[in-house]
Amino acid sequence: MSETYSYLGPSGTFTEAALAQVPEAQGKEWHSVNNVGEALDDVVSGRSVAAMIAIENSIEGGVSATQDALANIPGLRIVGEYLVKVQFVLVARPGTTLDDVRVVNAHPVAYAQTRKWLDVNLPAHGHIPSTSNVAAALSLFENDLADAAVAPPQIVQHHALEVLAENISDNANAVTRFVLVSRNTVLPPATGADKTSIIAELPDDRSGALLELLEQFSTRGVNLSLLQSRPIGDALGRYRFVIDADGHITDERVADALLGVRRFSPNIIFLGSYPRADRAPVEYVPRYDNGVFVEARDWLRALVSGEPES
Ligand SMILES: O=C(O)C(=O)Cc1ccccc1
Repeated sequence: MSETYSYLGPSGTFTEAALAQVPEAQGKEWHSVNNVGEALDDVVSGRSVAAMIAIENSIEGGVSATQDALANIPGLRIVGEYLVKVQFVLVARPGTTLDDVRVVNAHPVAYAQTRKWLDVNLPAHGHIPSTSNVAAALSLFENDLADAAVAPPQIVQHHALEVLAENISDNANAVTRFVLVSRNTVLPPATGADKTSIIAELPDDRSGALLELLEQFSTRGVNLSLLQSRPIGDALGRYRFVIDADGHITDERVADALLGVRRFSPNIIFLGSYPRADRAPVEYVPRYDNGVFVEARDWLRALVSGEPES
């Protein structure tokens, strides 16, 4: 079977740029899909070995469709993390001027990131959402519902569109974080610069439950880089928490923190341990070193087995 990788297309999206960073995906078949659900379906059904999906934007925050899909579809694992700088231009069919623009087609996350520019420069515009940044631009050839589209700058190299305005992002440093998701698989080995992602629910009707969840990490010296609540969906006021912790599940302090969460949470999903995109080594204080946990465990085992205390 040839290895296929799924990504949000069509060709030219930021998601494709993220997949281009994956060495093992080069020279393999890439399957363009219309949304995160389709991408993950490909992985679950075995059609693809992995899918690249956007999980967080530095301006818009977590991509809720992705976080909810990862919480609801069992057996998925994040195996890698990739960052892509995102910039946008406003494009239109040739001959259009900014004054002609009444309706703008844009992916919702792209729209949220260009909202200030659009409100200042096109105060009366309407918005049609698209499935991706490239789909927004291509819609201009398919129908005349929109007069312009928010798209990646490279779009004009491949399609006969005109740029009406450049650099329309509200924040020039916007970055999107993508993850490569695969089926339950062998863990990527620890590199010293890893991240562990979980989703955990809190026990009901317990004051301080969120604090207790966070304590599992703080008392083992594990730093968190993401904590986001998402509604579970079965009743108002019930949330699950998406957590990224510094370190790998084979690091003793991370393993111990996960055991703590497992004992306490009615539902914990392990999403994976994988190398950080920035390859920055995880920092922690020496009292949480692997050896400290191992020594304490050996001490306990010795006590239980009746060996003399060392
Ligand atoms: O990958 C793309 O180009 C997308 O359409 C998804 C997206 C939207 C906004 C910022 C980054 C990725």
